[in-house]
Amino acid sequence: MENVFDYEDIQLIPAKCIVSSRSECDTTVNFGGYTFNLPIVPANMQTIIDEKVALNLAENGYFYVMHRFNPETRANFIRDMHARGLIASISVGVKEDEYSFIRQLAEAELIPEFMTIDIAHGHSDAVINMLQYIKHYLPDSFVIAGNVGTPEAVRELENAGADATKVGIGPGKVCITKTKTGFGTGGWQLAALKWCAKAASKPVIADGGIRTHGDIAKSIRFGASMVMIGSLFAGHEESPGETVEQDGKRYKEYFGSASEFQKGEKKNVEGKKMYVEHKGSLQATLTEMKQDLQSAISYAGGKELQAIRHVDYVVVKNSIFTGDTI
Ligand SMILES: NC(=O)C1=CN([C@@H]2O[C@H](COP(=O)(O)OP(=O)(O)OC[C@H]3O[C@@H](n4cnc5c(N)ncnc54)[C@H](OP(=O)(O)O)[C@@H]3O)[C@@H](O)[C@H]2O)C=CC1
Ligand SMILES: Nc1nc2c(ncn2[C@@H]2O[C@H](COP(=O)(O)O)[C@@H](O)[C@H]2O)c(=O)[nH]1
Repeated sequence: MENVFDYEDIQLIPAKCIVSSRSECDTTVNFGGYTFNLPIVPANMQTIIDEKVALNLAENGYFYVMHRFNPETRANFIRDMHARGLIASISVGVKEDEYSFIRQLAEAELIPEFMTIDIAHGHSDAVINMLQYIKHYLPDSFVIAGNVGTPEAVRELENAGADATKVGIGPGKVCITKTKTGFGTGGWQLAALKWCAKAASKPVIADGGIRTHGDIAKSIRFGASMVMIGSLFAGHEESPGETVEQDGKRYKEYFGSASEFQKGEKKNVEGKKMYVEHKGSLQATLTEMKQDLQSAISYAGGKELQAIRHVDYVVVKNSIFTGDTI
């Protein structure tokens, strides 16, 4: 593949401003038949989201994807969200038990509005079979399938019924797939997104590798409809990860879904654990993300998110952080 680059290698080029205040810029996005405040979704990981965070996000108009690591709680989670008049958005895997879970949901007429098939290597018959099964039993659920890193995978999953695909194999902050296996989109995630989005006929979610708020705008530029983020959401008061204190400073744990901590065993480990600085409330970060995205829209010369899609860009290989600290 030619022209390989990642987030830090790209700068977007400003176009003439058409608003008199950044507050005029609209960051909302239509996704899966719903309108959300931001094109951003916290990662479906155990140290990023739990029922409380999901409820908070849904009540306040943000998209969310609940993780799948307490499988037995999912049916009640859907019931509870629906009882509150909120959307239910859950994750599933591809193992045998998941098939009976899907059947049970259909029998109980518990239809989640969104379902994410969440496995490491999404370009597989395992995902295609699960997709087709969900589409047969729960045809009204919007199904996100992943993760993938190639246009072929995007096309194949879309053809199998995916309503959206999730792109990103190995760019995550707690990911060790790239070093353990030699594979993935780590180091060129933005170029992989561009490549995949070009092939897509349905929405694409950029997943992993977001280190700054500007990376969200860059993801939109290169074709993402939604951006999944882990590490930037890990350090909040509400984050489910454990809080630890060292030298008077507070930190929160953040671990990979394929880490030993998640799996409870050292088998096919492709994730690690780290601690991130405590950074206050989730709402404060969402508000700052919104303001930064409004600013990005104004630099793009528009009033809506879509304006970012059309801006020019330059490749400034690995140089934009020279002298900067994030
Ligand atoms: N986005 C990313 O870069 C990555 C994300 N993850 C996250 O980690 C979690 C666990 O992922 P995962 O291990 O897939 O889920 P599971 O442990 O639920 O495994 C899903 C199924 O797929 C099989 N499987 C997993 N990886 C492969 C592979 N490379 N080739 C063939 N079969 C495979 C597993 O079998 P078996 O275990 O016997 O092989 C199992 O049957 C997920 O939440 C996932 O999103 C993990 C790695 C990379
Ligand atoms: N290779 C692995 N990737 C993982 C693991 N757990 C989660 N993930 C992926 O990372 C993103 C979040 O990335 P970030 O850069 O925003 O922190 C998440 O959505 C998953 O796709 C893992 O154990 N191994």
